[in-house]
Amino acid sequence: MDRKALVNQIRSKKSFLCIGLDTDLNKIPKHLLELNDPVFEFNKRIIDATKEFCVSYKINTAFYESRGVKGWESLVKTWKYLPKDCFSIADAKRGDIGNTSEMYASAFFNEASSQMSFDSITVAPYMGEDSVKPFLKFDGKWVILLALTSNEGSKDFQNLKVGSDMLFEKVVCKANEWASDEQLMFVVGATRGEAFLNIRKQAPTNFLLVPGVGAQGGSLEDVCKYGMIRDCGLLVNSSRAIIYASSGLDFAEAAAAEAQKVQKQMENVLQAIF
Ligand SMILES: O=c1ccn([C@@H]2O[C@H](COP(=O)(O)O)[C@@H](O)[C@H]2O)c(=O)[nH]1
Repeated sequence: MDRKALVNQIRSKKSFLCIGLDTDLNKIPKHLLELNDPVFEFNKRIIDATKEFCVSYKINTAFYESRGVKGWESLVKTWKYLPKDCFSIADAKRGDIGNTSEMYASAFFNEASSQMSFDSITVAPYMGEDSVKPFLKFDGKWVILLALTSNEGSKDFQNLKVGSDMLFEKVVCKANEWASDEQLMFVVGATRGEAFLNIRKQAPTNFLLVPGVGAQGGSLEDVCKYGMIRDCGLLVNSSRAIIYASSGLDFAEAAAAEAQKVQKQMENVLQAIF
């Protein structure tokens, strides 16, 4: 999906919500466990119930990879089930020497070889240009580079001063030399509200994928205040707060209600730009 199509989706759905399918067998409603592929059945019902309120789904591959072959099957089935008008994110956090990154890119972008072709993948930047470039060779696909993450440990390296900048600012600035804002996004945690001003200095036009609202307590208001640009430029992710809104028979309805609540807040903010 290109930037224009993504922005059109945001405009027409009045939402920049990305729902995270961090689907954990230990957390899904017990009655689903009797089914053949409980993870896929859960995802299917969550997607059906929430798709009108969001523009993107993010599949955190760790939750699938941890279950071996069965998990990979649930992953492929879920990718195939994603609505085609929603921007798909493989939250795989990859990156390695060039020829290995080529294989990772093929795993998530090349449908002929892996049966999946996500719109985007999250990539860790610290092995540098040759570890990121193989993902950028796929036309129309996006790299979402980790910049300033939402966890406590982000301070350990990302906030270190390098000359007059912080390391994450250097990462953003350098990466913007490798690709345009039609192919490159950055992850910035919602828990880092004040840092959006700095990020926007280095990445004035890039879309940002923002995890950390909901279960991690980040402020959607601050994210919008400091991070929103003319065509929105934000995909705000929430996973657990939406998909585990209820563990009962009403889990899909509860997820829809939660997603709609966030969408309504987003609709209010979007009035300022659309
Ligand atoms: O800095 C980061 C990068 C990625 N994530 C991922 O986003 C979701 C957040 O889930 P919640 O349940 O809404 O907290 C999850 O998949 C993380 O791995 C992040 O949180 N922070």
